Parts: sequence; C-alpha cells; structure tokens
Amino acid sequence: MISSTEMAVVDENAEALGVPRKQLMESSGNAVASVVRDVADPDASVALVCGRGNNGGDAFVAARFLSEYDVTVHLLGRAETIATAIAGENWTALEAAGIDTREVRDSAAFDLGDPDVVVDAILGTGVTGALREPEATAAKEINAAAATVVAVDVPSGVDADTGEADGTAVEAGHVVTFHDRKPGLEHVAADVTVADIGIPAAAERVVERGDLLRLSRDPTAHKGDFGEVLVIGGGPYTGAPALSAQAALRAGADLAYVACPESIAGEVQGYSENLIVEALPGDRLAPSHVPRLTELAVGMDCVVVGPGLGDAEGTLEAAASFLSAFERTAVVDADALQVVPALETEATLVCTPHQGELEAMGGETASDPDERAQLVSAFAAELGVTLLVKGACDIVSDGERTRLNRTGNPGMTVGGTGDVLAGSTGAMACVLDPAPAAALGAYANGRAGDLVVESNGYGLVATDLLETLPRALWPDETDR
Ligand SMILES: NC(=O)C1=CN([C@@H]2O[C@H](COP(=O)(O)OP(=O)(O)OC[C@H]3O[C@@H](n4cnc5c(N)ncnc54)[C@H](O)[C@@H]3O)[C@@H](O)[C@H]2O)[C@@H](O)CC1
Ligand SMILES: [K+]
Repeated sequence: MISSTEMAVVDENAEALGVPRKQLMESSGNAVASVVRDVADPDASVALVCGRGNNGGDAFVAARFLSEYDVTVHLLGRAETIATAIAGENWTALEAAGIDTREVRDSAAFDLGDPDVVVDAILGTGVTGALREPEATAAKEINAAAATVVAVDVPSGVDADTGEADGTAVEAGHVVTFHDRKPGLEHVAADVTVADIGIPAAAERVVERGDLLRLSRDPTAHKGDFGEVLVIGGGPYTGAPALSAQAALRAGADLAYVACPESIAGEVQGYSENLIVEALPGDRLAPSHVPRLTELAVGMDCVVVGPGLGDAEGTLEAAASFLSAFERTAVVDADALQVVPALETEATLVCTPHQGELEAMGGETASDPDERAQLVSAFAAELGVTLLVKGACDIVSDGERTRLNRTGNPGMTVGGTGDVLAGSTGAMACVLDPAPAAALGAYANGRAGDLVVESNGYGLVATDLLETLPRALWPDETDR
C-alpha cells in the first residue's frame, strides 16, 4: 500500500536514479492497454477519455498500444493546455500517428458515442476537490454508458488516499494502478490490477531528492511552526553544540537553544547571535541540571542530546536521567549514545552512531552491505529506536523500514560533520516522523558536503556545511 505523497517521493527518486517519468508513463500506458485487451472483444470499439495531466498521458500511450481496436481518444480541453511536457509529447505522437483524436472544448461538445470499452483517464492522483467541467460531464456520461470501464490509476474523482469522492466520480469495473495499491482503492468496488511499471526497488530503499518532497513549506506558516530545537551539549568541547544548533536553524527550525555549562556559554553565544544560550552552573553537565533541562524541554519539538558533552560519569548520569523522564523526540549523538541500551523511556529516540559507537552500544556490523543493513534493522527493533548509522553509505532503520543514504564524500571525515548531522536531523524531526527525519538529515548533510566539494574541492570544514545545508534541502533547478 502506498500513499500519494510516498508515490510522489518514489517517482522523483526513480527519476534521480536515471529512470525518467516519461519511461514510467510508457510502462503505465502499456499496462493499461494490456487490461483493455483482457476485457475487450477483438472487434471492440475503445474510447479513451483523457484529462490534461499525466493520468491522461498514460492513456495517450495506451492508445498507441491498442492499434488493433477501433480507438477514439477524447481530450478534455485544448491540446495547448496539456499540463505536462511528457503528456504533451505523447499527445503529439498520437496525432502524428493518425489516431482518431478529438479535443473537447466545452462540456456540451462531449460525445462519447457508444463504445464497448471506456478508458477513464480523466484524473488520477492529481485530483483536488469536486470534478470541474468538462470533467464532471464526461464522468457522468461514462457512468451512463453501457461500456466496460477501465480506470487508469484510480477512478476519476476518487481520492487515492481516502477513497472519498467530492461529488461525481467515475464508476469503474476495473482499475489499473501503478507500482503498489493505493489506500483509496480499498473502498472502490472494482477489480484492481497492480502493474509493475519498472520503478527500481532502489527508489524506495535509497534516500534521494524525491524525499525532499516531504518538506513542503506552507506559505501561511507562523514562527514556531517549523520547530524549536534544544541542544544539550558542550563542556569539554565548545564547537559541537554550537554547530548542532546552527545546523538545526539552517535545516529549517525556527528557534535553536543550547543548554551548556556556564564555563563555555559565552563562547557558544559568541559563535552565533542566532542561538539562544542557557548557561548551566559549572563546567560539565551534571545530574543537578536535570530539573532545569526538563523545564526547558517542555516547549521544544525536538531535543538533541550529546554534542560535545564528554563522558564524565556525572554527565552520562545526567543524560540518562533527563532522557528517562522525557516523552517526546530526542536525537541522541556522541557520548550520550552509551546510555541508550540501558535506558527505559517513553521518548522517541533517533540515535546517530558511527560504526565504532554502534559497536560500543552492543550493535554488530558486517562487511557485506546488505547484511550490515539487516543487522542495523534488527538492532533498531531490539532497542526500539530509529538508528542512523553513519558511514560511507549511511543506514537508517526503525526496525521496519531500512533506507540507505549515499550522499557525502571522503572530505566529510573532518571533525564536526557529525554535530551538523545531529542538528539537522533534530530540525527534520520537528516536522517529520523519526525515520524520514533521520533519512533526510543524512541525505542533507551529505548533499551539503557534496556541494561544498563541488565548488571548493576537498578541505571542507564543518561550518562550510552550515552554509550549503539550505541548498541541499531546498535546491533550485541548477543544483539538480
Ligand atoms: N509515479 C507516478 O506518480 C506516476 C504517475 N503516473 C500517472 O500520473 C497521474 C498523476 O498525474 P498528475 O499529477 O498530472 O495528475 P492528474 O493527471 O491526476 O491531474 C492533474 C490535472 O488535473 C487538474 N485537476 C485537479 N483537480 C481537478 C478537478 N477537481 N477537476 C478538474 N480538473 C482537476 C489539475 O489542474 C491538473 O492539470 C497518476 O494518477 C498516474 O496515472 C504514471 O504516468 C506513471 C508514474
Ligand atoms: K483515472
């Protein structure tokens, strides 16, 4: 089962992996034609009723595969208004091939005739609200016809996620849907064929730029809507918590706080006026700080625990005690990872170890990449956390789904890149579920590093990543 958002992610990831959408459209159209052949007599007439989006585009392709039938293609609207280039190209190919095509300029001009089979390609996953005209009239005429109806992807007018229709919807006997079942089809009384359209398995397994579609920004957003992150870190180190908190801001969080020992608070603040610094008495995190940390954490969407904390006994005790009483999402990094295996907590944890830290936590590793991914998945399930295991290929798993991230480069072995990753993952966790947050945190960090190396060569430092994180997460066309 796949939601329309997830389908859009997978589709864009396939494109990033070298399988362009036009190729998928060719497979989709072929799959539709194959179901039409199953239901149509050899001398049948087939009417394809097409909208101006890619759902219609699938049917333009299908028409090319159905040359043995008496085929008519009805386009709802003018050809100049076809919404996508790939659908437009497939329309032009139909006209060039001399296939019977008709443009329906207004609903009164729509004449379905009396076909044996209707292909409903008015709208697919792109539908919003009730069908407008001429789509609504076309749907009514399809429903009034005696024909066998084959719907492309979903019956037009039906929401692929919910199965609900906001007004008229096509009633189809058959649905050809692509790649995986859509939840809305559970509520539709039709035979459903799921067609494999050649989306590579890697489009689901590998984190790619399609995953960025999860980060839509509502233009009416208010301050705080994208999250407030608290970084608990520092003591023996000053840079690490500052890097994490700045990364959270660069990755879209609205406010970033650092709670750190007062011995370094001035330095942390000195790195950036964008941070809100809370000084804790002393020079190391200690159990006596836990009540204040718990108070501070109340208003936060995510807490990042660990950057630069060190592993003094009282520090680890404080980290464990804070996390055991915490009930929302925390990213745990660096020395604080040690406390996770013995921890009992209601909190949702995202842990970001490298190989060495993973092994120190009790996790196993293997040289074979698939085996390594399986071990990470099993360990995530055992701990009940989301693991982001850093490496040349990062592995992200919540024990149910495992993703691989391949962005990043050897320049990123420099100090501080892990602190940036923890902070950007914290920002992602404010707006996304833990597993996609970790996956995008890893993707963005590596992509930011790749952008730096592309323009400067090696010799990158962690602060460079802060500058390129926004481009990694919100690329413009030139970054693709
Ligand atoms: N991985 C994928 O996502 C793939 C998608 N494909 C096809 O592409 C379809 C999605 O294509 P699109 O995103 O172009 O969307 P659609 O073709 O479903 O519809 C988009 C168009 O419909 C219009 N529209 C939206 N709501 C309307 C309403 N209530 N009344 C009238 N017009 C309305 C929009 O303005 C837009 O022009 C899928 O359903 C599937 O058939 C396939 O080609 C292959 C792969
Ligand atoms: K449809």
